Amino acid sequence: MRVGVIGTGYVGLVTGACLAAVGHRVRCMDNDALKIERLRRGVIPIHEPGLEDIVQRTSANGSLEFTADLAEVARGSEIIFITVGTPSRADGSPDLTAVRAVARGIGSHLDGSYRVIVNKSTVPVGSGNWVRMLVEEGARQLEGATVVGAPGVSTAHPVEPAFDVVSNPEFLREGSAVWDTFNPDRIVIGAECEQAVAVMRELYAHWIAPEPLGRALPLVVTDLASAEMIKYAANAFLATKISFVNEMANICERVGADVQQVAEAIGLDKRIGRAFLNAGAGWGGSCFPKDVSALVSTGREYGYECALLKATLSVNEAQKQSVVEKLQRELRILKGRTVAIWGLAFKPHTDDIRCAPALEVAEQLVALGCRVVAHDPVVPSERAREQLPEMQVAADPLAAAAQADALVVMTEWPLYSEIDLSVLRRRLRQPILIDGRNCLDAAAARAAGLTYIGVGRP
Ligand SMILES: NC(=O)C1=CN([C@@H]2O[C@H](COP(=O)(O)OP(=O)(O)OC[C@H]3O[C@@H](n4cnc5c(N)ncnc54)[C@H](O)[C@@H]3O)[C@@H](O)[C@H]2O)C=CC1
Ligand SMILES: O=C(O)[C@H]1O[C@H](OP(=O)(O)OP(=O)(O)OC[C@H]2O[C@@H](n3ccc(=O)[nH]c3=O)[C@H](O)[C@@H]2O)[C@H](O)[C@@H](O)[C@@H]1O
Repeated sequence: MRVGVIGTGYVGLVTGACLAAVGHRVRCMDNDALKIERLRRGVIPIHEPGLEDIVQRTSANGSLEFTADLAEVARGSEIIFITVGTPSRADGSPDLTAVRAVARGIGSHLDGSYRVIVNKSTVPVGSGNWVRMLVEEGARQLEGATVVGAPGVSTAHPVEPAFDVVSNPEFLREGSAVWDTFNPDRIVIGAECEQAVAVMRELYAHWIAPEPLGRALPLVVTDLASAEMIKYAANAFLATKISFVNEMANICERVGADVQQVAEAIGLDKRIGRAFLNAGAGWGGSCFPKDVSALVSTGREYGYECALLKATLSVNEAQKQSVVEKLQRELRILKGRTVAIWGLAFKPHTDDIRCAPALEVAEQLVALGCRVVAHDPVVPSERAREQLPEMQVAADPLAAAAQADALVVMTEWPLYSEIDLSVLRRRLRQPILIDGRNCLDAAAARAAGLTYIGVGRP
């Protein structure tokens, strides 16, 4: 099938490349002309395991192309994905500026052939109807076009936009996005007509037509509003699960229990499950913070206060703050201290630092008068310094720790657990190690002479 993807960010690029890999003809479009130009030369803008290989392979055989021309994609694709960003506004509601621009733009280029317009961006409930309205508005702007039911429009060259809007939320995780795309737990399609569902089934035939002995992938076909809600509910549940275990960790710290053992044991209950029960210095990233806030904001629009979700958010804020409090407990005065931070990405295997807990902690430490020296194996140092110019960035973890009064581990990159803890001890000015991800061996750290402080474990 001919597929257009508008917005070549994380989701757009991964979706486009994976659809091309299963035989579709995909054109990825972005209004960032420089990004498109670099992608055409094979330069991948994100660190995502396996992505470069697929992009190179599918570009080479012509099934994946890049363009900065929206018209080309809108006119030449049977299915048009919207995958632009939907960041948070200051009040927590999502900023839909890019979705609005793209939906209107698509409308202005429709030529009367049937199209399925797919919302893959995470957008609030009701956005399916809203996108339909915007596409129709865009079509009305087309010179000489007429939209059925739109009064006072010229009919010189009538073009009736024939399209349906579908919600197809994305559940991939950064760092394992390619694997997740090929191995999803379910595909959700929210639609209001059979024709659109049939097109989506054909698009995802590779996934939903199981091998003779393969596992049948659940395909959830539902209405638009439920599909939109499924995406928010999934992220809100996962974020709440982590905030829950973090609250358990805080109680464990006070009573002397070990949250890791608690998580293992409760996770054995199939109704609970072990995943997303790793206590730590708070969750971050480009989606959990914005999506939980957006859901709270939707509730508010309807006069409903989301008490549980607000607690999920506030436990998370406190969790990041607790790193600073632990440093204050150990060092007393923070002014004039040097604190090393290992890991800036919001989680391992990605270079994404959007809403990264590490940066928030670094920012607070700088505000409290500390000198902060950070290390991350993949986040480019210029990008980190752009976010926080006062922060120094070291080329290797031991250089970051040199003469530091304390070390804080904020991202559980595998290389950190391979570092010789006795060497680390000698590098630090004071032997304080705050393991914000419970990723280091506590006993080995103590044996090396470090004061080890994890999250919710003795
Ligand atoms: N990053 C992730 O892991 C996931 C993200 N999502 C959702 O997918 C959506 C996209 O997220 P990301 O890919 O992370 O965003 P991103 O910020 O990485 O990429 C968005 C892209 O859209 C482009 N863009 C913005 N305005 C445009 C316009 N008018 N025309 C064409 N391109 C335009 C930007 O230049 C950028 O390349 C968001 O709604 C997000 O919540 C959903 C699941 C996973
Ligand atoms: O909507 C999205 O963008 C995506 O958001 C998350 O994916 P992602 O943000 O890439 O990362 P996660 O692996 O979910 O981790 C999010 C945060 O939670 C933290 N986390 C995760 C798991 C855990 O047990 N403990 C914990 O603190 C991570 O360190 C990270 O900061 C969801 O897992 C995806 O299903 C979803 O598609």
